[in-house]
Amino acid sequence: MNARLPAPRRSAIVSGPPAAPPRARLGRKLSLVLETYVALPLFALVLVAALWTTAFHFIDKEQRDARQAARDDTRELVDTYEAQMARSLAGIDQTLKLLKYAVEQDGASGALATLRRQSLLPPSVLFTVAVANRDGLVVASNPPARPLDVSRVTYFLVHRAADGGVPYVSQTLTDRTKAEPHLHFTRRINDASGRFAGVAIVEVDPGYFTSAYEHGREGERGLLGLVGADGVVRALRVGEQTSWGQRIDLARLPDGQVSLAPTIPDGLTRFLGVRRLHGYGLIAIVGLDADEQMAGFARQRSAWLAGAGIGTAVLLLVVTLVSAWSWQVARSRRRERRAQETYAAASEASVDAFFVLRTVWAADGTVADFAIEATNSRAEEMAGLPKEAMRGMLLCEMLPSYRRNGIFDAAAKVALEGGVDQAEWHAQAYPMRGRWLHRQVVPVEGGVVAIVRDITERKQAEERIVHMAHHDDLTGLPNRTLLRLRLEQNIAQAAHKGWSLALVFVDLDGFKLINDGLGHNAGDELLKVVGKRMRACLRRGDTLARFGGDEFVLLLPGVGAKAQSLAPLLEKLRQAVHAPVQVAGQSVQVSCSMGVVMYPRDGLDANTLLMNADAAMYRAKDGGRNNYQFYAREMNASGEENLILLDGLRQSLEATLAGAPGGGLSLCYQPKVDLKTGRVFGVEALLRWHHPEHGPVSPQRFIGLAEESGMIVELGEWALRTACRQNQAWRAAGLPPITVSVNVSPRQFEERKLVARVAAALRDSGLPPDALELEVTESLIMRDLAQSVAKMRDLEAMGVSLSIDDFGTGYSSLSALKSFPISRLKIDKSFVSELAANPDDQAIAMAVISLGHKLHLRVIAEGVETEEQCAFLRANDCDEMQGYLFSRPVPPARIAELLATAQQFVPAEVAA
Ligand SMILES: Nc1nc2c(ncn2[C@@H]2O[C@H](COP(=O)(O)O[C@H]3[C@@H](O)[C@H](n4cnc5c(=O)[nH]c(N)nc54)O[C@@H]3COP(=O)(O)O)[C@@H](O)[C@H]2O)c(=O)[nH]1
Repeated sequence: MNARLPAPRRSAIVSGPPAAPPRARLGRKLSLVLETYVALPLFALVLVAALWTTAFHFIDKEQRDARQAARDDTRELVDTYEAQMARSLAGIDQTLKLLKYAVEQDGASGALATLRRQSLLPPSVLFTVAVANRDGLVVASNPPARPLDVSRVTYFLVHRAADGGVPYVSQTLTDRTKAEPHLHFTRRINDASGRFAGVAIVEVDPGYFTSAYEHGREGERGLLGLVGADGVVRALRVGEQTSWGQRIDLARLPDGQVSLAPTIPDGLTRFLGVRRLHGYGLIAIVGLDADEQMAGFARQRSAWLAGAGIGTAVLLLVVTLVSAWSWQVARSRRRERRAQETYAAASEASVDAFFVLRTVWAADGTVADFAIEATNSRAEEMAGLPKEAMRGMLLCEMLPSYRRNGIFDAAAKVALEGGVDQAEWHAQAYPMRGRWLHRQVVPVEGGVVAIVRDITERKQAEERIVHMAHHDDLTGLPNRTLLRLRLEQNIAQAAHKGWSLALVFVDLDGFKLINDGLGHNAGDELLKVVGKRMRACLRRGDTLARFGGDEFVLLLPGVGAKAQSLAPLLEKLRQAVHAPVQVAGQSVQVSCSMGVVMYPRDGLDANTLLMNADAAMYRAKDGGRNNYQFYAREMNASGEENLILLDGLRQSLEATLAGAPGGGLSLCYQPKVDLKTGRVFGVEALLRWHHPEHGPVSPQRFIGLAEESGMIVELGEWALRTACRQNQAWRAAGLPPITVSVNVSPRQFEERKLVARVAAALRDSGLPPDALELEVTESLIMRDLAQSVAKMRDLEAMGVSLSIDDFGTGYSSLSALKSFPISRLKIDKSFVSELAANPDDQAIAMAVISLGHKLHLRVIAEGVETEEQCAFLRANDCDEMQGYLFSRPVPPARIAELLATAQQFVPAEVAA
């Protein structure tokens, strides 16, 4: 089979080495560390660390740069402020000096005018220029102001107290004279003699010293101001707010450096630059708000942090996703590996052979072959090759027969279309040749896996079971079930082709005697031998089945339509069965009765054919046995006939028992002659039945039916009672006393109450027990020897004598015979009939006579019809005779006549 691509997607090939050794497991653990889902997060951590290190590095650098820039700005601003203040203070001091000079020259009242004239007065908007005399009265002022006493003001007191030669700078304050804040720059005025003459005063708004504040440079929260050497703030501006009067610890102010520290007035951290204004006792301070100065850096830092954070987040996200994916992949790989290891271990321990086969594609997309990828130990045994040798081999090169027997095609179909192929086959290739194998082929990624199991034992067991279900245990021949199957098959075939077939029903004659007499083992042996012999007569296609018991059926297909053409075969079968058989150390002989039917003539289905063959077989039995009968339509009536006959017999028995006249049943009596005296010494009672419609019915027929139906028990009891009454009647009539023999059938004998019934018959008739003899057959006794002998002893104890009927046809052993409480042996008439001509029968008769005498028994021959027979028997010391030669069975009146006339059947000279 070649089919086209593409092959469907399938699960991964499950193959692999057995469980890994410890070193390999260690290596696997190490490689686990290198797995992406472990290594990648580690690498990511390093990256994140590097990223954040870099970010912090740059943040730190920029912070340092920003701080440095702020420091530089602060330094520059404070330098500038210092220069401005130095100029402003110098200007104020210049005014003080001019004023002092003018006062000293022109007196307090003209000083201001002089200065005004010379345009040396500062603008009055900014500065108030005044002069206080030595008494502390402000005597001149620009702009003019009402007289004011400053004699108690600090600067007045300071100057009056000493001439320091330096200006004095007051604290910023508000007072009675002026609600706005202001501060005073003052210088001592001396008179010509150098004594204190008053104070030159310049009053300044503190805002003047902070007017240099620029938002563009100092920002919104920058700081600019002057502090006195006493630590008290003279003027301080932050943003738009100007304040004064705060006290600060001068020791904590940086000395020439820019510091970063919390500052007044609000505690904000600022870069702070300080410059001492020499000569005035003032300190210029400039502060830049740290937050404002570092705002750019802060933004930069935020950008860095955001960048690093985003970078980290993105990295972590990517790493998480990749790691998760990698973990999934690794997990499924691990599972797969574990599955492989488990599979490998399991397959090694399995009784099945595993072949992992990779598909080898042809250029046209068909499956060209399969390459063996992996196998287990069992596969080695099955293939007869080591694993290493098989690995890589092409399947059809290793096993070319697979291309022909369909295995390759089935596997290719699985490889192409998926599904599962399962089948059993009888292996032809070494080393599994002759064994039954089962395969299961399943698709896997890249190929197929074939699992092969040796199912020979199971197959054999199944075959055994099938054989047992269809064959007879004992003979090994087909049984009833198989026969029916074959019959139905053959009928179907014959119907289809227009052929004929024959069915022969075979029943062994006399088998029961052997089986009962010699035991079941002997019976079994006989069946086996007979079965073999019949089988040997048949063709190959014929069937010989054991139908049950001693019944066999032959199925002969493909025969001619004419039944008579079977005659030679049937005769051959008859002879084969009739030939003597050695069983249980004895030579025994059976015959067979065969009924033959033809399909389609005698029936169209199995049931009809079997039924009709059975009917034909019974007809053969009725016809004297040891023969065959072809089926005729009218034979089927016999079943119904038997029922009708049986019904008639019952009615006759009931009528006879009821004493109705013409009941139909009667007894006739056949004389038995003593050869010594030539006279009748006894009679055998024989049943007769006159059917109201059909007339006389043969005892062979109705006694057999009565035996089968169980009616024989009642019938036999009637015969026994009638015979006893009759004999007693003869005696009562004064006739010479004789014995009467009554036949006892197997069912009668086995009946529990036999002895009681006999006793009752004797008692009721008044016949002495020694005038009654019961005739039983050998086979009847042998059915259950112990019980039979016990019953016979009971009868013997009662005084009733027993004789063995049909002696010679059964198989009593000598030892058993010795134990029988009998008085007479009766040679069967089948040996007597050919006595004159058949040396075998002569030998048997002589042997029976001799045996009987040795056992001290009387020997009687029955069926004596001719003088020759009589002469032979007499010559061989037979004691008694019975047969047509002397008399047929006759009515009781005739016996009475014979007894009355004392007829001598054997001439006196002959009789001893
Ligand atoms: N259980 C009972 N069985 C009975 C009884 N009555 C008869 N039988 C059995 O029936 C079988 C057939 O009997 P029958 O047809 O009566 O045949 C007997 C004789 O008529 C016949 N016989 C006698 N002499 C000759 C002879 O010279 N030639 C010849 N061809 N036949 C002859 O033999 C039969 C007696 O046989 P056996 O009993 O073995 O002595 C038969 O088996 C009877 O036993 C009954 O009441 N009960």
